[in-house]
Amino acid sequence: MNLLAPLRPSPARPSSLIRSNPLSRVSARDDFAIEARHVNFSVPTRQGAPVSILKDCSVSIPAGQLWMLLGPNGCGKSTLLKILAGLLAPTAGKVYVRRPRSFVFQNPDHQVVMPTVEADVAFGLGKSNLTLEEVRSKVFQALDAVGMSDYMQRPIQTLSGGQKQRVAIAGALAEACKVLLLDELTTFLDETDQIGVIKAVKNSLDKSEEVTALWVTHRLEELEYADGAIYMEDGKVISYGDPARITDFIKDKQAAYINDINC
Ligand SMILES: Nc1ncnc2c1ncn2[C@@H]1O[C@H](COP(=O)(O)OP(=O)(O)OP(=O)(O)O)[C@@H](O)[C@H]1O
Repeated sequence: MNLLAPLRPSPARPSSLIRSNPLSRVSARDDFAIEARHVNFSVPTRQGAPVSILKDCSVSIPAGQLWMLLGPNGCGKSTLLKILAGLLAPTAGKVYVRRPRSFVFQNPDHQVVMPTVEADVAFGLGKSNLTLEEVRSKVFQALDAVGMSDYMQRPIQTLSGGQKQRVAIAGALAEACKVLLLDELTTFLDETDQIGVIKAVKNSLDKSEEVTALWVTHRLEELEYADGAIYMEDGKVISYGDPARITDFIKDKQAAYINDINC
């Protein structure tokens, strides 16, 4: 079995928003919303030799799909996500991500800052030349996509963690975000909020074929919602493609690990 074989991309969709990343250019293909080619990332140390965190990572994620990124603690998932978000520059390699793109943090309190739900989702539209009615309409549509349109006037501090995550996602959608980069959103959520956030992301992708999402998670059961998955270990992409295949791959690894411990 070729574990590195990627999925075939979905049929090409028009992209009006292709722009290159000034940090690291790669020619864009319309059918992929996210591409990383031979990406390396290392950090300098006081001792001299830099520490290598990402090693020759390559992935291609078709537009309009929800992909999940998994791997053990410290394997480099968040670092890769930050590079795709433009928050870090790769040491080597090329990156292409459709714009606008948005990074949603694990802790929504770092991102959801306005007093009410409506004000928070409208926040990013402040610099646009939209009328008040147009802003309200965009805010409503974005909240509707994540199942929160009944919460427009709710004070932020009355929301659960999962509801705040959905407001953060709505903020990105209101700004016509084409790529959502989601960093372990469900780690601190109970099961109801966890499913609510995943369904909100799926629904927002279904409502707009142009939105693509990459979701970092530790929870294998979330793969059932994914169109594709990436498994990393020790800074490397070990396998990517069909979520069922990746699930089996990880389960086999876990079984082998438990077997080793018991021997
Ligand atoms: N600025 C930095 N300086 C030194 N090491 C770093 C730096 N940033 C990340 N690392 C190291 O790089 C490795 C990958 O970190 P990263 O946060 O990307 O992993 P992760 O897979 O997201 O982990 P987790 O699942 O625990 O969130 C870790 O060993 C981390 O300690």
